Amino acid sequence: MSNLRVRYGQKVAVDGISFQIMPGEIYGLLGPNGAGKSSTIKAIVNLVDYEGEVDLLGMGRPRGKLLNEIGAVLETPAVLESLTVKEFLELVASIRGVGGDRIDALVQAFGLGEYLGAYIATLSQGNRQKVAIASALMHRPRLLILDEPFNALDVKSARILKEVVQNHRRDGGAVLFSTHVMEIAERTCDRIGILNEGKLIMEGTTKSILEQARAGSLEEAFLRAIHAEEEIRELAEAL
Ligand SMILES: Nc1ncnc2c1ncn2[C@@H]1O[C@H](COP(=O)(O)OP(=O)(O)OP(=O)(O)O)[C@@H](O)[C@H]1O
Repeated sequence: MSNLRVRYGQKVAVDGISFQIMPGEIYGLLGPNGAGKSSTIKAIVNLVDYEGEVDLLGMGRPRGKLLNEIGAVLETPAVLESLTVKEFLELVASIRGVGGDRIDALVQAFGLGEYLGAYIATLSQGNRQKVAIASALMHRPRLLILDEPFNALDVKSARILKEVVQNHRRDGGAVLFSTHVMEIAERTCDRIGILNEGKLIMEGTTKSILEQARAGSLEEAFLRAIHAEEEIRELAEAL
């Protein structure tokens, strides 16, 4: 994407950012609350109006059939509350043209077997997240876009998702995900972009980010990049 800008009325949520994700790469988008991560992701999947360029797989703006190349899990997972887990996954599979074997594998991987008959409206946040992830992975998309995917997941499912993401990279796919969890970003991402107040203020491999920020950990680099270190010390002292 180049010079991406997202506005909500007077509010500029994403302020002219540019970055590129290559096949076989995991790119992590980090940033404090309100930095513009979700707005960036929504622009990529064409859910908000934006200015600038988004070029997907060299075929331009993601719309129409090109959206089939993406598997996305958004901040508020797009699931149909009034269907059971089974009905929803079967619906997604039929739209995507994949068979029941794929549903079975995903249900097993994310431990959804016992919830197949449950209405999505009744699921816990973590199980709902698992259904959203399973539906995003259903058609083996070339680009995975995941907004805070690890948020509500239990340990086993988080590990499975990490492995899925790594296998996806191994097979030449690309992954963009946002996270607040520095440890996951540090371990998983090939490159990281740090967003603050809608601007991409730092970008590179974990190693180069640590060097740029002269930091010993990604957490330290992140806090230094957003100039929060001193403030945190003062706030903690005041408590
Ligand atoms: N629909 C909207 N209408 C008005 N302002 C919005 C809307 N959506 C987001 N914003 C504002 O845009 C800015 C960026 O929000 P965004 O959700 O993209 O940030 P984020 O980095 O994903 O934050 P978080 O980590 O809290 O999820 C924030 O100031 C937010 O309040």
